[in-house]
Amino acid sequence: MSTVQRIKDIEDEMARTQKNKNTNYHLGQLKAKLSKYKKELLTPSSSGGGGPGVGFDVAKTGLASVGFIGFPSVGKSTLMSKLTGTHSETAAYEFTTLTTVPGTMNVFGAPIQVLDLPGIIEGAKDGKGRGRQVIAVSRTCNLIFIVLDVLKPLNDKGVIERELEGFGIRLNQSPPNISVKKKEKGGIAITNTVPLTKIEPEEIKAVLSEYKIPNADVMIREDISVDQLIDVVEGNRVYIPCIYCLNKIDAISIEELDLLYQIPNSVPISSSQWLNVDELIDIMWQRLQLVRVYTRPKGRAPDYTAPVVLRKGRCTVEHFAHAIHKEIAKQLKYAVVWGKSSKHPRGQKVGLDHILEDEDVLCLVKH
Ligand SMILES: Nc1nc2c(ncn2[C@@H]2O[C@H](COP(=O)(O)OP(=O)(O)OP(=O)(O)O)[C@@H](O)[C@H]2O)c(=O)[nH]1
Ligand SMILES: [K+]
Ligand SMILES: [Mg+2]
Repeated sequence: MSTVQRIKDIEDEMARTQKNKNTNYHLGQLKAKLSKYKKELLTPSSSGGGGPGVGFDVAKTGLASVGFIGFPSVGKSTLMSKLTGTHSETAAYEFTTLTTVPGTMNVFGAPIQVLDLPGIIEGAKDGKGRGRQVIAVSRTCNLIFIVLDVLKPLNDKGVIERELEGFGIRLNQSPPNISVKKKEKGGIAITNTVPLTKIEPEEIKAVLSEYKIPNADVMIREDISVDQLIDVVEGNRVYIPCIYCLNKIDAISIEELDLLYQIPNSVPISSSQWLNVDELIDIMWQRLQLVRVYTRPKGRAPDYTAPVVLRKGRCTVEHFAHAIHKEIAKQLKYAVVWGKSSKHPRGQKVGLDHILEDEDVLCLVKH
């Protein structure tokens, strides 16, 4: 039996099975099996076309990268060309772009790599078109733009999300707050710090048993689903922020535009007419979680022309000092910070472990 057929059989069985106390274990098992077969499908083999799941060869440059995903002719290349000034062929026919076209965009002083990708179609993750390579590249990005054409049905959005999800990409989600510690004996011990409304203990046991984990301490700190548990057990998921770019708004009415605004994480734009692109850039900056810090030499005005750009989670005074020169942290007596992270408007004296925020101004004082 082919893997595709096995997946279909499991899906049929799940649809037939009513969820109740007696079937929880069985359903948990089925979900875990389904996830395993889907993974098999993604592992390159002689089946399915489109080549193995390796990405196009693109050298990563800049501080972060943004990948453009979408169906053909939604306007990915038009947007990328205008944002970066790099030429990427655009045309009215589908599949104009056939490989990854990298460009660099300067966002508030930070070089950001933008990757224009070929259009994908339904079934991409299973090897249709160049889908696998496209999705493999997007797995490595710090941010994904799903570009949608407002003139086309919005169920395209669901199709693309499922393609990415099937490849282990989780959009706009955080890693589930669960830990599964395997042990030698004692069976499955479940501890939860919040009530669980979406998963039963029997389902947890079934999933772990399916993954050959008979003994483990399971610590759950949020109201997770069975799928989230499987994500943790599988362990190869990537969690990437995503912005839905609703393109070609120049071609629709204001009333239609109002409806579109209700899609979470979306930004309506027109890439050809350059409408609302500034808002897109602002939101892009927020979602990249980068932190600009301006240097202020002692006794002088801050230099606002060239910020030191750090990543959230790696943005202490020490990280800042390292970004300038690796010796500086050793010579540092203290620093003075102005801005969001400062307790006082006139500046706060801080040490190496102080966490900086976007647009702070910093003065380093050496011994
Ligand atoms: N009305 C309108 N047309 C647009 C807009 N952006 C792009 N287009 C048109 O849409 C068509 C496709 O644009 P491309 O940029 O080639 O689209 P793509 O998504 O890169 O397409 P593939 O590379 O084939 O996947 C072209 O005819 C563009 O001129 C827009 O904002 N408004
Ligand atoms: K096109
Ligand atoms: Mg293109």
